Amino acid sequence: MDFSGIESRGLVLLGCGKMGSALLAGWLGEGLSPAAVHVTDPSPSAWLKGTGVALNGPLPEAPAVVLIAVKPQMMAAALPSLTAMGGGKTLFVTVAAGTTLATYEAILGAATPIVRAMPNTPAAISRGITAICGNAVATEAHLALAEALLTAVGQVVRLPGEHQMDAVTALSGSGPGYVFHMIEAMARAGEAVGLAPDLAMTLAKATVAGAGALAEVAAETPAELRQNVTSPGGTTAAGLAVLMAEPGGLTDLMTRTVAAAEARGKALGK
Ligand SMILES: NC(=O)C1=CN([C@@H]2O[C@H](COP(=O)(O)OP(=O)(O)OC[C@H]3O[C@@H](n4cnc5c(N)ncnc54)[C@H](O)[C@@H]3O)[C@@H](O)[C@H]2O)C=CC1
Ligand SMILES: O=C(O)[C@@H]1CCC=N1
Repeated sequence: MDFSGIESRGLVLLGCGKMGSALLAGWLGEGLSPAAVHVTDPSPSAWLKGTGVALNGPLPEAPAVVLIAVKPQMMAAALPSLTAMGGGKTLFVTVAAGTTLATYEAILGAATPIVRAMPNTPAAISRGITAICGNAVATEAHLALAEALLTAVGQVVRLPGEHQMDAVTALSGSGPGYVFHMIEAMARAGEAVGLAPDLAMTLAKATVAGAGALAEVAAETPAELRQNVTSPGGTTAAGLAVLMAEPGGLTDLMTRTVAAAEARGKALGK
């Protein structure tokens, strides 16, 4: 990415925990000068202190971009410090779950371009996927800038509207948590049939990682890949008869899981 526009005006990062750090690591890895980055975070990590960014100091008056990566519950306390940067010169990009574009507009002004983004933690190894949408004054150039910044940590997709953001959050934003729990569950199930804990975890992790990588590159659909594993009358068929039972199988459970996460996103937005 060409960071020259950002380097001349600066980038402000509000909150640099797990998600802010993943994004910052991606940009620095792509060549963004740490001197152009101004981070505000009351509890900076040792990693952040070692990056050479400007930390908890004065902020530029009109940076090119403000990236907001604080928890939604901290937004009301954190956002008013940036009100003076609202109005149009600075693009605001936020990764916070739930918090609506209208909430930001109420604090920053409706003339402020704001892009809501929902990344996920595989961003830490540049394998994330982020969905974005903009407010009414966000132009194609604003969306393209946000997309370029977020592409540093993986794929980016554009949403037809903000109404889909809680659903996306529930699927891909929270999704890594579901997959990590699946690894835990598979490892425990392996232990239950007699494997040592370390071996069960090694097998579970490699199986989920390998199957995910295969699903991403294969020409076949996930359903076809599943059928390829399943010999008639064999072991996979016996296992899938339990996992795919309806009702009560994984599809039912995942539907309820994603619905609960979506409902929580909507509640956070109120
Ligand atoms: N962790 C995840 O998987 C994802 C998180 N998100 C969103 O990213 C945002 C951040 O989440 P995480 O990075 O996981 O949380 P985190 O707790 O790791 O990071 C939040 C950071 O904000 C800092 N902070 C607290 N009050 C502040 C203030 N007043 N001003 C500036 N910084 C302040 C904290 O010290 C902390 O470093 C949340 O809004 C979350 O919804 C979005 C997608 C995925
Ligand atoms: O759990 C959360 O609220 C955040 C948003 C998506 C992933 N983590």
